[in-house]
Amino acid sequence: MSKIVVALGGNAILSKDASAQAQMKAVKETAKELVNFIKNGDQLIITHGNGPQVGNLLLQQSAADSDENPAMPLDTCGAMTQGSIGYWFQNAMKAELLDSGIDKDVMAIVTQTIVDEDDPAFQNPSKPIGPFYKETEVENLKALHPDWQIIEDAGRGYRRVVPSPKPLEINEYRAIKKVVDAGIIPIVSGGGGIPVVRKANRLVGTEAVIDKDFSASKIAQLVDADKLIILTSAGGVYYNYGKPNQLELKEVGVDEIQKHIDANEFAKGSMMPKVKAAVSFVRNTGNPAVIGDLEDVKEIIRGEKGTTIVSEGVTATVK
Ligand SMILES: Nc1ncnc2c1ncn2[C@@H]1O[C@H](COP(=O)(O)OP(=O)(O)O)[C@@H](O)[C@H]1O
Ligand SMILES: NC(=O)OP(=O)(O)O
Repeated sequence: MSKIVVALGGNAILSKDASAQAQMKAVKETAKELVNFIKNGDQLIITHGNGPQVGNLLLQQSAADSDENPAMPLDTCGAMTQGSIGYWFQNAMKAELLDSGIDKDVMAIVTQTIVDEDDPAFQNPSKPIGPFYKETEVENLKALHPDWQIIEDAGRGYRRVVPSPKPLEINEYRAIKKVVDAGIIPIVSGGGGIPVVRKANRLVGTEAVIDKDFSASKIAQLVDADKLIILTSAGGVYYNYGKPNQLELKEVGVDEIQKHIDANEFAKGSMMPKVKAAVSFVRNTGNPAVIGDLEDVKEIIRGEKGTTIVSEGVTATVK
Protein backbone atom coordinates (compact mmCIF):
# COMPACT_ATOMS: atom_id res chain seq x y z
CA MET A 1 0.00 0.00 0.00
CA SER A 2 1.33 3.43 -0.92
CA LYS A 3 0.29 6.82 0.42
CA ILE A 4 -0.24 8.96 -2.67
CA VAL A 5 -0.99 12.65 -3.08
CA VAL A 6 -2.80 13.24 -6.37
CA ALA A 7 -2.97 16.79 -7.72
CA LEU A 8 -5.52 17.57 -10.43
CA GLY A 9 -5.37 20.59 -12.71
CA GLY A 10 -8.23 23.06 -12.82
CA ASN A 11 -7.91 22.97 -16.60
CA ALA A 12 -8.65 19.26 -16.49
CA ILE A 13 -11.92 19.93 -14.64
CA LEU A 14 -13.04 22.85 -16.74
CA SER A 15 -12.37 22.53 -20.44
CA LYS A 16 -14.64 24.25 -22.98
CA ASP A 17 -17.96 24.11 -21.15
CA ALA A 18 -17.80 26.11 -17.90
CA SER A 19 -21.24 25.06 -16.63
CA ALA A 20 -21.50 23.33 -13.24
CA GLN A 21 -23.03 20.36 -15.03
CA ALA A 22 -20.07 19.94 -17.39
CA GLN A 23 -17.54 20.34 -14.59
CA MET A 24 -19.39 17.80 -12.44
CA LYS A 25 -19.29 15.41 -15.40
CA ALA A 26 -15.52 15.92 -15.74
CA VAL A 27 -15.08 15.40 -11.99
CA LYS A 28 -17.17 12.20 -12.20
CA GLU A 29 -14.90 10.89 -14.98
CA THR A 30 -11.86 11.77 -12.86
CA ALA A 31 -13.34 10.11 -9.77
CA LYS A 32 -13.86 6.93 -11.81
CA GLU A 33 -10.14 6.95 -12.58
CA LEU A 34 -9.09 7.81 -9.01
CA VAL A 35 -11.00 4.85 -7.57
CA ASN A 36 -8.41 2.69 -9.33
CA PHE A 37 -5.87 3.80 -6.70
CA ILE A 38 -8.20 2.65 -3.91
CA LYS A 39 -8.81 -0.67 -5.69
CA ASN A 40 -5.03 -0.95 -5.89
CA GLY A 41 -4.92 -0.66 -2.07
CA ASP A 42 -3.41 2.83 -1.99
CA GLN A 43 -4.20 5.61 0.47
CA LEU A 44 -5.23 8.72 -1.43
CA ILE A 45 -5.01 12.42 -0.63
CA ILE A 46 -6.64 14.49 -3.36
CA THR A 47 -5.87 18.08 -4.18
CA HIS A 48 -7.01 20.15 -7.14
CA GLY A 49 -6.50 23.41 -8.99
CA ASN A 50 -8.95 26.25 -9.49
CA GLY A 51 -7.28 28.54 -12.03
CA PRO A 52 -10.09 28.61 -14.60
CA GLN A 53 -12.84 28.50 -11.95
CA VAL A 54 -11.54 31.27 -9.69
CA GLY A 55 -10.92 33.51 -12.71
CA ASN A 56 -14.48 32.96 -13.91
CA LEU A 57 -15.86 33.61 -10.44
CA LEU A 58 -13.88 36.84 -10.25
CA LEU A 59 -15.39 37.93 -13.56
CA GLN A 60 -18.85 37.18 -12.15
CA GLN A 61 -18.04 39.52 -9.23
CA SER A 62 -18.05 42.49 -11.59
CA ALA A 63 -21.85 42.07 -11.81
CA ALA A 64 -22.04 42.57 -8.01
CA ASP A 65 -21.64 46.33 -8.00
CA SER A 66 -23.89 47.48 -5.17
CA ASP A 67 -23.36 47.85 -1.42
CA GLU A 68 -26.11 45.28 -0.83
CA ASN A 69 -24.41 42.81 -3.12
CA PRO A 70 -20.68 43.55 -2.98
CA ALA A 71 -17.99 41.76 -4.97
CA MET A 72 -15.99 39.17 -3.03
CA PRO A 73 -12.21 39.52 -2.79
CA LEU A 74 -9.87 37.01 -4.44
CA ASP A 75 -9.07 35.00 -1.28
CA THR A 76 -12.80 34.53 -0.65
CA CYS A 77 -13.34 33.59 -4.31
CA GLY A 78 -10.58 31.01 -3.79
CA ALA A 79 -12.45 29.65 -0.76
CA MET A 80 -15.68 29.56 -2.79
CA THR A 81 -14.07 27.50 -5.56
CA GLN A 82 -12.47 25.23 -2.97
CA GLY A 83 -15.97 24.64 -1.64
CA SER A 84 -17.65 24.07 -5.01
CA ILE A 85 -14.97 21.82 -6.50
CA GLY A 86 -14.59 20.00 -3.15
CA TYR A 87 -18.34 19.40 -3.10
CA TRP A 88 -18.27 18.00 -6.65
CA PHE A 89 -15.33 15.72 -5.83
CA GLN A 90 -16.66 14.56 -2.49
CA ASN A 91 -19.94 13.39 -4.03
CA ALA A 92 -18.36 12.00 -7.19
CA MET A 93 -15.73 9.99 -5.29
CA LYS A 94 -18.29 8.62 -2.83
CA ALA A 95 -20.60 7.55 -5.67
CA GLU A 96 -17.81 5.81 -7.60
CA LEU A 97 -16.58 4.07 -4.43
CA LEU A 98 -20.11 2.83 -3.66
CA ASP A 99 -20.49 1.61 -7.26
CA SER A 100 -17.25 -0.33 -6.77
CA GLY A 101 -18.52 -1.85 -3.52
CA ILE A 102 -16.03 0.13 -1.40
CA ASP A 103 -17.29 1.65 1.85
CA LYS A 104 -14.96 4.59 2.48
CA ASP A 105 -15.59 8.15 3.59
CA VAL A 106 -14.48 11.13 1.54
CA MET A 107 -14.10 14.56 3.09
CA ALA A 108 -13.29 17.96 1.60
CA ILE A 109 -11.37 20.09 4.08
CA VAL A 110 -11.32 23.88 3.94
CA THR A 111 -7.58 24.45 3.82
CA GLN A 112 -5.62 27.66 4.29
CA THR A 113 -2.12 28.09 2.98
CA ILE A 114 0.14 30.51 4.80
CA VAL A 115 2.28 32.76 2.60
CA ASP A 116 4.78 35.55 3.25
CA GLU A 117 3.22 38.98 2.81
CA ASP A 118 6.60 40.18 1.49
CA ASP A 119 6.83 37.42 -1.11
CA PRO A 120 8.13 39.12 -4.29
CA ALA A 121 5.38 37.28 -6.22
CA PHE A 122 2.95 39.97 -5.03
CA GLN A 123 4.83 42.44 -7.29
CA ASN A 124 5.15 40.01 -10.18
CA PRO A 125 1.84 38.27 -11.08
CA SER A 126 2.42 34.91 -12.76
CA LYS A 127 -0.60 32.66 -12.12
CA PRO A 128 -2.97 32.39 -15.13
CA ILE A 129 -6.63 32.36 -14.14
CA GLY A 130 -9.99 32.41 -15.90
CA PRO A 131 -10.71 32.02 -19.59
CA PHE A 132 -8.30 32.01 -22.50
CA TYR A 133 -8.49 35.05 -24.80
CA LYS A 134 -7.42 35.58 -28.39
CA GLU A 135 -4.48 37.86 -29.16
CA THR A 136 -6.89 40.26 -30.90
CA GLU A 137 -8.90 40.66 -27.66
CA VAL A 138 -5.96 41.65 -25.46
CA GLU A 139 -5.85 45.37 -26.25
CA ASN A 140 -9.56 45.74 -25.56
CA LEU A 141 -9.26 43.83 -22.29
CA LYS A 142 -6.42 46.05 -21.11
CA ALA A 143 -8.52 49.14 -21.86
CA LEU A 144 -11.49 47.65 -19.99
CA HIS A 145 -9.38 46.45 -17.03
CA PRO A 146 -6.35 48.74 -16.65
CA ASP A 147 -5.29 46.84 -13.48
CA TRP A 148 -5.06 43.45 -15.26
CA GLN A 149 -1.82 41.85 -16.33
CA ILE A 150 -2.17 39.45 -19.24
CA ILE A 151 0.28 36.83 -20.53
CA GLU A 152 0.43 34.25 -23.29
CA ASP A 153 -0.25 30.83 -21.66
CA ALA A 154 1.75 27.92 -23.12
CA GLY A 155 0.54 28.37 -26.71
CA ARG A 156 -3.12 28.11 -25.67
CA GLY A 157 -4.11 31.78 -25.73
CA TYR A 158 -3.88 34.80 -23.45
CA ARG A 159 -4.93 34.89 -19.80
CA ARG A 160 -5.08 37.24 -16.88
CA VAL A 161 -2.36 36.59 -14.29
CA VAL A 162 -2.48 37.26 -10.54
CA PRO A 163 0.13 37.01 -7.77
CA SER A 164 1.06 33.49 -6.73
CA PRO A 165 3.17 33.49 -3.56
CA LYS A 166 4.91 30.31 -2.46
CA PRO A 167 3.19 28.19 0.21
CA LEU A 168 5.09 28.31 3.50
CA GLU A 169 2.75 26.24 5.67
CA ILE A 170 -0.46 24.28 5.20
CA ASN A 171 -2.46 25.46 8.20
CA GLU A 172 -4.64 22.34 8.55
CA TYR A 173 -1.96 19.72 7.84
CA ARG A 174 -2.09 18.06 11.27
CA ALA A 175 -5.85 17.56 10.91
CA ILE A 176 -5.31 16.28 7.36
CA LYS A 177 -2.83 13.69 8.70
CA LYS A 178 -5.37 12.49 11.27
CA VAL A 179 -8.05 12.18 8.59
CA VAL A 180 -5.69 10.12 6.41
CA ASP A 181 -4.72 7.91 9.38
CA ALA A 182 -8.44 7.33 10.03
CA GLY A 183 -8.76 5.82 6.54
CA ILE A 184 -10.79 8.74 5.15
CA ILE A 185 -9.98 10.11 1.70
CA PRO A 186 -9.42 13.86 2.12
CA ILE A 187 -9.77 16.50 -0.56
CA VAL A 188 -7.42 19.22 0.59
CA SER A 189 -5.86 22.50 -0.30
CA GLY A 190 -8.10 23.10 -3.32
CA GLY A 191 -6.81 25.86 -5.57
CA GLY A 192 -3.50 25.66 -3.71
CA GLY A 193 -5.30 26.55 -0.48
CA ILE A 194 -6.87 29.84 0.56
CA PRO A 195 -3.97 32.31 0.67
CA VAL A 196 -3.51 33.80 4.13
CA VAL A 197 -0.81 35.68 5.99
CA ARG A 198 -0.15 35.43 9.71
CA LYS A 199 -0.73 38.66 11.61
CA ALA A 200 -0.48 38.75 15.41
CA ASN A 201 -1.51 35.11 15.79
CA ARG A 202 -4.43 35.47 13.36
CA LEU A 203 -4.79 34.38 9.74
CA VAL A 204 -5.79 37.11 7.31
CA GLY A 205 -6.78 36.47 3.68
CA THR A 206 -4.63 37.95 0.94
CA GLU A 207 -5.41 38.52 -2.75
CA ALA A 208 -3.56 35.78 -4.61
CA VAL A 209 -3.95 32.31 -6.11
CA ILE A 210 -1.45 29.75 -4.88
CA ASP A 211 -0.13 27.23 -7.33
CA LYS A 212 -1.69 23.90 -6.39
CA ASP A 213 1.38 22.05 -7.63
CA PHE A 214 3.54 23.74 -4.98
CA SER A 215 1.00 23.21 -2.22
CA ALA A 216 0.53 19.59 -3.34
CA SER A 217 4.27 19.06 -3.01
CA LYS A 218 4.21 20.67 0.44
CA ILE A 219 1.31 18.47 1.60
CA ALA A 220 2.92 15.35 0.17
CA GLN A 221 6.03 16.10 2.21
CA LEU A 222 4.05 16.89 5.38
CA VAL A 223 1.97 13.69 5.27
CA ASP A 224 5.03 11.54 4.38
CA ALA A 225 3.61 10.47 1.03
CA ASP A 226 5.29 7.69 -0.90
CA LYS A 227 4.47 9.35 -4.19
CA LEU A 228 3.27 12.65 -5.63
CA ILE A 229 1.23 12.37 -8.83
CA ILE A 230 0.38 15.53 -10.74
CA LEU A 231 -2.38 14.90 -13.28
CA THR A 232 -2.95 17.41 -16.04
CA SER A 233 -3.90 17.50 -19.70
CA ALA A 234 -0.49 16.55 -21.11
CA GLY A 235 0.88 13.00 -21.43
CA GLY A 236 3.96 13.97 -19.47
CA VAL A 237 6.86 16.40 -19.41
CA TYR A 238 8.36 17.33 -22.76
CA TYR A 239 11.69 18.87 -23.61
CA ASN A 240 11.28 21.43 -26.44
CA TYR A 241 7.51 21.38 -25.93
CA GLY A 242 5.52 22.35 -29.01
CA LYS A 243 8.61 22.32 -31.27
CA PRO A 244 9.26 19.81 -34.04
CA ASN A 245 12.02 18.24 -31.92
CA GLN A 246 9.90 17.83 -28.76
CA LEU A 247 10.70 14.76 -26.63
CA GLU A 248 8.41 13.24 -24.01
CA LEU A 249 10.28 11.98 -20.96
CA LYS A 250 9.57 8.60 -19.42
CA GLU A 251 11.96 8.80 -16.50
CA VAL A 252 14.34 11.54 -15.45
CA GLY A 253 16.62 12.21 -12.49
CA VAL A 254 16.28 15.43 -10.45
CA ASP A 255 19.78 16.67 -11.31
CA GLU A 256 19.13 16.25 -15.04
CA ILE A 257 15.75 18.02 -15.02
CA GLN A 258 17.11 20.77 -12.74
CA LYS A 259 19.43 21.83 -15.58
CA HIS A 260 16.38 22.39 -17.80
CA ILE A 261 14.61 24.30 -15.00
CA ASP A 262 17.69 26.51 -14.56
CA ALA A 263 17.75 27.17 -18.32
CA ASN A 264 14.12 28.33 -18.06
CA GLU A 265 12.97 25.74 -20.58
CA PHE A 266 9.53 25.07 -19.11
CA ALA A 267 6.52 27.35 -19.57
CA LYS A 268 6.00 29.71 -16.63
CA GLY A 269 2.56 29.27 -15.08
CA SER A 270 1.94 25.79 -16.56
CA MET A 271 4.70 23.14 -16.72
CA MET A 272 7.40 24.99 -14.76
CA PRO A 273 5.57 24.90 -11.39
CA LYS A 274 4.73 21.21 -11.87
CA VAL A 275 8.33 20.27 -12.54
CA LYS A 276 9.66 22.44 -9.70
CA ALA A 277 7.05 21.03 -7.28
CA ALA A 278 7.95 17.47 -8.31
CA VAL A 279 11.67 18.12 -7.89
CA SER A 280 11.13 19.62 -4.42
CA PHE A 281 9.15 16.51 -3.35
CA VAL A 282 11.73 14.09 -4.77
CA ARG A 283 14.73 15.95 -3.30
CA ASN A 284 13.19 16.24 0.16
CA THR A 285 11.79 12.71 0.43
CA GLY A 286 13.79 10.54 -1.97
CA ASN A 287 10.42 9.28 -3.25
CA PRO A 288 9.27 9.55 -6.88
CA ALA A 289 6.91 12.06 -8.46
CA VAL A 290 4.90 11.49 -11.63
CA ILE A 291 3.49 14.07 -14.03
CA GLY A 292 0.95 12.66 -16.45
CA ASP A 293 -2.42 12.84 -18.13
CA LEU A 294 -5.62 12.56 -16.15
CA GLU A 295 -6.93 10.15 -18.76
CA ASP A 296 -4.00 7.77 -18.25
CA VAL A 297 -4.48 7.01 -14.54
CA LYS A 298 -4.69 3.23 -15.01
CA GLU A 299 -1.49 3.22 -17.05
CA ILE A 300 0.19 5.59 -14.59
CA ILE A 301 -0.62 3.21 -11.71
CA ARG A 302 1.04 0.44 -13.73
CA GLY A 303 4.02 2.73 -14.45
CA GLU A 304 3.34 2.64 -18.19
CA LYS A 305 2.58 6.30 -18.82
CA GLY A 306 3.51 9.75 -17.53
CA THR A 307 6.92 11.15 -16.68
CA THR A 308 8.50 9.82 -13.48
CA ILE A 309 11.01 12.04 -11.72
CA VAL A 310 13.37 10.10 -9.50
CA SER A 311 16.07 11.03 -7.02
CA GLU A 312 19.08 9.57 -8.74
CA GLY A 313 20.54 7.36 -11.38
CA VAL A 314 18.61 8.34 -14.47
CA THR A 315 19.94 10.85 -16.96
CA ALA A 316 16.72 10.91 -19.01
CA THR A 317 14.87 8.25 -20.94
CA VAL A 318 12.64 9.53 -23.71
CA LYS A 319 9.60 7.91 -25.26
N1 LIG B 1 7.26 21.20 -21.40
C1 LIG B 1 5.97 20.89 -21.39
N2 LIG B 1 5.58 19.59 -21.37
C2 LIG B 1 4.26 19.27 -21.33
N3 LIG B 1 3.27 20.19 -21.33
C3 LIG B 1 3.59 21.49 -21.34
C4 LIG B 1 4.95 21.89 -21.38
N4 LIG B 1 4.98 23.24 -21.40
C5 LIG B 1 3.72 23.67 -21.38
N5 LIG B 1 2.87 22.64 -21.34
C6 LIG B 1 1.42 22.82 -21.27
O1 LIG B 1 1.10 22.82 -19.90
C7 LIG B 1 -0.21 22.26 -19.74
C8 LIG B 1 -0.40 21.88 -18.28
O2 LIG B 1 -0.45 23.06 -17.52
P1 LIG B 1 -1.83 23.66 -16.99
O3 LIG B 1 -2.91 23.49 -18.00
O4 LIG B 1 -1.54 25.01 -16.45
O5 LIG B 1 -2.06 22.67 -15.80
P2 LIG B 1 -3.31 22.31 -14.90
O6 LIG B 1 -3.81 20.99 -15.45
O7 LIG B 1 -2.66 22.17 -13.57
O8 LIG B 1 -4.31 23.42 -14.99
C9 LIG B 1 -0.22 21.13 -20.73
O9 LIG B 1 -1.52 20.75 -21.07
C10 LIG B 1 0.54 21.73 -21.92
O10 LIG B 1 -0.34 22.39 -22.78
N1 LIG C 1 -4.52 27.09 -8.15
C1 LIG C 1 -4.04 26.41 -9.23
O1 LIG C 1 -2.85 26.09 -9.30
O2 LIG C 1 -4.94 26.14 -10.22
P1 LIG C 1 -4.70 25.38 -11.60
O3 LIG C 1 -4.07 24.07 -11.29
O4 LIG C 1 -6.07 25.25 -12.17
O5 LIG C 1 -3.81 26.25 -12.44
